[in-house]
Amino acid sequence: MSTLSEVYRDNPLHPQHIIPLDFESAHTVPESHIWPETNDFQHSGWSNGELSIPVIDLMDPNVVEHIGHACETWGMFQVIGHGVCLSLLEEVEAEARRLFELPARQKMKALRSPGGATGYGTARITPFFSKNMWHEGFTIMGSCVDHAKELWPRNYKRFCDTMVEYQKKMKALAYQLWLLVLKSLDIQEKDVTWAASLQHSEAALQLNSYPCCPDPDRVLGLAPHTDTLLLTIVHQSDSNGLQVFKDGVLGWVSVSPIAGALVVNVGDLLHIVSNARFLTAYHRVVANQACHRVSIAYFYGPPAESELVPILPKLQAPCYRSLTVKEYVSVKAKHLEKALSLIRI
Ligand SMILES: O=C(O)CCC(=O)C(=O)O
Ligand SMILES: [Fe+2]
Repeated sequence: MSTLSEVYRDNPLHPQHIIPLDFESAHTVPESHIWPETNDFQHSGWSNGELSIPVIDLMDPNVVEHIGHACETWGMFQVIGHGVCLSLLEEVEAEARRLFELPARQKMKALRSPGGATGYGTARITPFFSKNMWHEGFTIMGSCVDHAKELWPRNYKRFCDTMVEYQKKMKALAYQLWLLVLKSLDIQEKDVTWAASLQHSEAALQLNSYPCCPDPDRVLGLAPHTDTLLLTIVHQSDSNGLQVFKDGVLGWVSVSPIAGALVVNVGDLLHIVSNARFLTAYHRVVANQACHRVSIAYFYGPPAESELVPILPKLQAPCYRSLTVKEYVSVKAKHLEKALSLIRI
């Protein structure tokens, strides 16, 4: 069983925190989805050029330095030259849309159970906020056949085959990125005790849907958060929405879609392993009036029992205590953004 499914089973959610709004019938925004402090949502200061996250070509001879610098300064970058073909990105997005365009009563057949990790439902961070998000999701870990059969009893194969193929490509790309990250930290793969088991750990694929919103200035697609595992790879559809927080004068910065590029986030576990040298990307998604935005996020990390130890350059003291992946995921499931400060030395 994977890290995430074990922890979610031990931290069940209330059913009211799992069922998304029926967006198709929502012609106005209900009170439950109006966020009080909303006026900055659409006005992220910057979106282009130097004032956005770096775009890194994996074929660039200086790729290691570029990745190291991006992880230190933004905790997020976009990759091109990654070898995942555009047609697969288009197919996975089309299948995600096919799912989210089903009527609400059909999607409800694959609803995530209270202690479950997979299926249709709200974002897992929902219980930490008093307002709901303008979002619905579908989580896959391992095979998605059972849930897909609930959605399309006779026509589930295309969806499943696409998700399997996409996860295979993401796993290979995540491993390639992980090796580049290690190089940029000047760490040998053999010095990471759980490095070999990365190949066997089960990742999660999260399909996200942000329907068109009649009043986008007053809602949030996804509330601010950091991702928990090592690295996240995101394919986003061709509409703005994702923003990353940059300390200092910039504040929230848009991550504009680039056709064929994939967004990579540093997650909490990589921040810990790098002894806080790499930033964990604090990000959110804002809503949109004109477009139905879809994204596909692949979360990559070591198996549950792996012991996380900050890897230290000479004379540096560890910023975080050592703990297992499972322990950290469980602290995060209970405390969300306070989790890192709770394990800080
Ligand atoms: O929709 C996006 O671009 C980001 C999704 C995300 O942050 C997540 O699934 O954790
Ligand atoms: Fe995220």
